[in-house]
Amino acid sequence: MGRLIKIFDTTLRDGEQSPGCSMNLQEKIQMAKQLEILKVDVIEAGFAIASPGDFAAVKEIAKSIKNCTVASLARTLPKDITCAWEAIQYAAQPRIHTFIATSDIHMKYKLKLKPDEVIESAISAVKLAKQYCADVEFSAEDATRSNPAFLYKIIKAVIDVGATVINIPDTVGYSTPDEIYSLIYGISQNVSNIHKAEISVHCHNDLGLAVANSLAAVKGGATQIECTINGIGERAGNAALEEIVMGIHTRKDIYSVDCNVETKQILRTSKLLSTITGIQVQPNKAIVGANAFAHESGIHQHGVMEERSTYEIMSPETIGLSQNKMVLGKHSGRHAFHERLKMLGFDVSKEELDRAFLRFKELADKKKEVDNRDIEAIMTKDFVEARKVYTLKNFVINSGNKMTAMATVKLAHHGKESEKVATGDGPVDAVFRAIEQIIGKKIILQDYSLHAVTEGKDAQGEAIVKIKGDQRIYTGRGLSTDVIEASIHAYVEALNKMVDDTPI
Ligand SMILES: CC(=O)SCCNC(=O)CCNC(=O)[C@H](O)C(C)(C)COP(=O)(O)OP(=O)(O)OC[C@H]1O[C@@H](n2cnc3c(N)ncnc32)[C@H](O)[C@@H]1OP(=O)(O)O
Ligand SMILES: CC(C)C(=O)C(=O)O
Repeated sequence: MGRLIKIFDTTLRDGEQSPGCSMNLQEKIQMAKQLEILKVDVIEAGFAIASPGDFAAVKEIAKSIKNCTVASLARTLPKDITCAWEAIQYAAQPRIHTFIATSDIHMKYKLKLKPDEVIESAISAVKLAKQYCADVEFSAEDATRSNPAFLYKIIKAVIDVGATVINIPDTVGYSTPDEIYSLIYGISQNVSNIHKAEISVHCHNDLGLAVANSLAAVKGGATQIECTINGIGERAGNAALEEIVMGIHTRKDIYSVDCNVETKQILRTSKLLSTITGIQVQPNKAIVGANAFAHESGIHQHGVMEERSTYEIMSPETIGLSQNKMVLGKHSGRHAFHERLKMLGFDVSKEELDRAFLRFKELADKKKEVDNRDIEAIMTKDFVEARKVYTLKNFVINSGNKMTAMATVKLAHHGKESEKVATGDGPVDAVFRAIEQIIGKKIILQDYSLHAVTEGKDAQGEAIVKIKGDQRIYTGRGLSTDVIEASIHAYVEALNKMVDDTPI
């Protein structure tokens, strides 16, 4: 087991600061309980003085969480610290988290305080917090844009009065991995009493470096990482908990550290947050995105089917996903298609596989994702197909709400092609009439139906046509993402059966 890194989750505080991510009391409690199941070390439940709602949420979470430290944020103002304590005093392991900005730009323009006044304010805040609570975290807001010598000074001062955790925030996501590594390492070497406190990092993602910076800080000596589920947070968000935890887990060879998080709860926690906030993660989001364990390309699918580690660096089960996903689409190959057929119970010969694969590729060219229902439809159609006496060459439709529908259809028949134009009561009627003219015979349409095989704009339509022959009814089935094309295929198939006299 390597050095233990504590995971400080701030989904309910900094995460909630993202526009659109506000949660009500019940939702916060539900989320906090899930974070406890996930086994984070610290839950920052809110900023108690921010509002009566925030105060109530911090208080209720403090009361209901038993196995994690529960923290409330507080400015260095006495009223904030007292309020934070009033909310978290019920926690099994309470922590007051106080902060003040240390960069020249924040001190001058925002706080309008001299550096010495900032140090004084920080010392008084930690002293007051210590009167309430043994565990006091101090954050030097905008630390990565602060003068390191000033940082060393304020850190030493707050540890002297009892701060137990020193947090180094990259408040505006400005740092880079090399830089934050040096900053943390510098603190560990230049603050004489640093051994009395833990070093923490809190990285924002403005340059997309929050996770990389957090991991670099661990290399530099940090033992606590502040992060949020799905990386939610101010502006571009905070470091994503799931990426940090799986980074540590997957690259033990580099980081040689461990954390207490129950990785199998990662996906459930991510989904709960999305459900509560209504904000879904993008499909290509690392670890928890819908595509994070999905493979569409034939070469990858084949590799994964032979040996998962060819294209997967983590197993889906580790994050609580039952299995990876083989998406069948236009980039998929025969191996994955055959595997899916077997899974669906189709035992096919080489020829049948070749034929079905051809049809699958035709469909995949038109449709983004071919799912099991599409395949069932392809296979059902494939095995009941009649001899192709007539085949569709092409068709054109001219239709609208203020005109009579007109169709031009061209069919091939015994090596010859014939084309007819017909009008009808709608485009389907017009194509059926054109076909009737081509074969030169009156066809009695017994039934016609159309339904979508799958959902979405690019769903396949399945048309079923029943026509009446002299003795029997002949059924044809047509599939296409174009419903008129599906209808023609169904009609022509029924015709072929009639000509072939293959009853269904
Ligand atoms: C980097 C971070 O994420 S910090 C946390 C940010 N989160 C939030 O701000 C969310 C919750 N915030 C709030 O609800 C409100 O801002 C409150 C309740 C905290 C304060 O509200 P208001 O009293 O109306 O002040 P307002 O937000 O407009 O301005 C902030 C004040 O705090 C001061 N301040 C800012 N940081 C600190 C600090 N760490 N310590 C002491 N004072 C601070 C500012 O100088 C300003 O003071 P002023 O009112 O004397 O000019
Ligand atoms: C208050 C601190 C920890 C913070 O959220 C930040 O600097 O981003």
